[in-house]
Amino acid sequence: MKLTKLTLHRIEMPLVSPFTTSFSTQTARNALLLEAECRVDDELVTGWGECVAMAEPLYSSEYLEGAAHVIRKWLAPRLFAEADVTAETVAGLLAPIVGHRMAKSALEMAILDAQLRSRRQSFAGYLGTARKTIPSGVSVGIQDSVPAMVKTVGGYLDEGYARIKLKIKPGIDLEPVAAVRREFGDDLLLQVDANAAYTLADAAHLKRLDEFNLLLIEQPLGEEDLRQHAELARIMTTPMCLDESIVSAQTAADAIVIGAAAVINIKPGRVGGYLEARRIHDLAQAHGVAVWCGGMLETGIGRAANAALAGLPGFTLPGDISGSDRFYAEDISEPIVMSDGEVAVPTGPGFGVDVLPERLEKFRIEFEELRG
Ligand SMILES: CSCC[C@@H](NC(=O)CCC(=O)O)C(=O)O
Ligand SMILES: [Mg+2]
Repeated sequence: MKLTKLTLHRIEMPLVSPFTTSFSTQTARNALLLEAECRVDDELVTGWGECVAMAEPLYSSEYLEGAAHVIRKWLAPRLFAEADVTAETVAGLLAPIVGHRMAKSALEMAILDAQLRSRRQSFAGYLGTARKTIPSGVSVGIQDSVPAMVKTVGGYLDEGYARIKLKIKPGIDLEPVAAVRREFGDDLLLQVDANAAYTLADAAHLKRLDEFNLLLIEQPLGEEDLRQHAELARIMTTPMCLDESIVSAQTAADAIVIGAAAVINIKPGRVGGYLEARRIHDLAQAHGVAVWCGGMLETGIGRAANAALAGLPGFTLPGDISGSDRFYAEDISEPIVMSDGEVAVPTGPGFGVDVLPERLEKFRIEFEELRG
């Protein structure tokens, strides 16, 4: 395919409720959508990609304006220069540019969507995803009080979510977890995510979470604390899960070998794309390590692509692929719907969802067109 035009759309979508983690409170999702127009023989086809970088570099070093800049100045020109670009060659073409995995992922995603649409192939078909639905978990932000947390969890369980993930941070951890366990019983699939808020000095405190029979504890320590996570994993009985630390198949292999990750949260944007995400899935499966699909408050585009990825056999734990309405009253596409704790794996060409022009108009702040 020949990339003929790349449009960067800056959008802002209000959240239905504030989302508080150990490092930020979000009330809106600022996102960067890429629209790639490609020529395949004499046909023009369009593919969409979503950059999951946040507006501020608080989850990782990438941030929205920086991603737009590196795409405009350093990444897109390398793809425009190619007479025949494919999803499978994007990562290699962009490899000389160091880092910027979320920006690279969005580009690969847009090329992949266009490529699949030109072949009238679904992403699930491309991956070989056999499942028709995947279990849908929900990430619950830090609430104003423990009773508010219990009420919020109850609401999501009433909606039918298959698994609850609680955000925690120092001072807001044992009490809400104990209250949720007490209220909803031992059978509730429950896990926690600290977003790197603790250090190894907190090991004795974190070990007290072992009494709550959690599925896993996600990224308690820093992104670069691989050895420290392995040390903490030897102290705790709760399975250690990494998110921010796993930026590639290579770091996944390192984490598995040193015992820092018994479980891996796979986020395609964080690791540079869906193809690298599949490689991490395959690697983890070869080591008997469970994976699940994380979330970055994606719009329907990323949510749909994640649902197909999460249908692969190694995704044995419910992911953070909630319905669109968990975050958005209106999505940029037809909403991804959670029903009875499951989300359907899209079957249409490409990622199987279309950006609705009226929604793009409504949420778009600005756009710019790049040509080769
Ligand atoms: C702004 S926080 C985004 C990263 C966070 N994501 C979630 O908690 C899930 C969000 C979602 O359901 O999309 C994580 O560390 O796993
Ligand atoms: Mg996380």
